[in-house]
Amino acid sequence: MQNDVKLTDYLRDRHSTPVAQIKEPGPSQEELESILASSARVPDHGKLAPWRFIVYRGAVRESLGLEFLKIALQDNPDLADPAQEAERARFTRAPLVVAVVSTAAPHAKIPEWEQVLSAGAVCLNMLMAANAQGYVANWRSEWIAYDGRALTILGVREGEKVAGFIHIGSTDFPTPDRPRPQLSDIVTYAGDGQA
Ligand SMILES: Cc1cc2nc3c(=O)[nH]c(=O)nc-3n(C[C@H](O)[C@H](O)[C@H](O)COP(=O)(O)O)c2cc1C
Repeated sequence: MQNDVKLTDYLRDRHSTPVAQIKEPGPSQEELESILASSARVPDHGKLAPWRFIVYRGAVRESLGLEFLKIALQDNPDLADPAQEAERARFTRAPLVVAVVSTAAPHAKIPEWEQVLSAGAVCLNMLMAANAQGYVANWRSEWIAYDGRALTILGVREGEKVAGFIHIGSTDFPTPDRPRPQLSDIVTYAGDGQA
């Protein structure tokens, strides 16, 4: 992906790449650390850093896929072959998957909702930080973000939630943009609307 565009042009056109279109190569260790450090630079009321990252790369993605398949078969022993393959391949579609884990918890001053929002900001930042390093990315949740058995094997602790599994890699697929909301449908000017 081109990474020498002006920030205004980038923000005007920013979009994700479908996971099915993401392939090797993924970021190097140095690039990954830059992506993670940039991702953590988000508004964070109270400076609680109510999020953490789990990086899945290399062979662990395949063993996790087998675990996802085991769980899926527990729930549906008749799972069709293509669906079984989809479970196995869940984390091998992209060279790198990062879980953005929300550690939001009740706090004397900072509403939990605001801590959760900060984790969402981390996810979008990670999409953009990956783009800045020349990679493409996609923010997914899928059933594994909501299944206690999957969360345990993924290393997510009791009380934590997955804000997103950010899939990062490269592509040669020119992703068409998707429809975007019209400003007139989402913006209200309070009062008489005068600047
Ligand atoms: C919290 C969250 C979870 C998502 N989970 C999925 C998912 O499980 N499967 C899916 O197909 N898309 C999912 N998406 C949508 C993809 O990220 C989609 O590619 C994205 O909306 C594209 O928008 P963009 O081009 O503006 O980045 C999710 C989006 C968000 C914000």
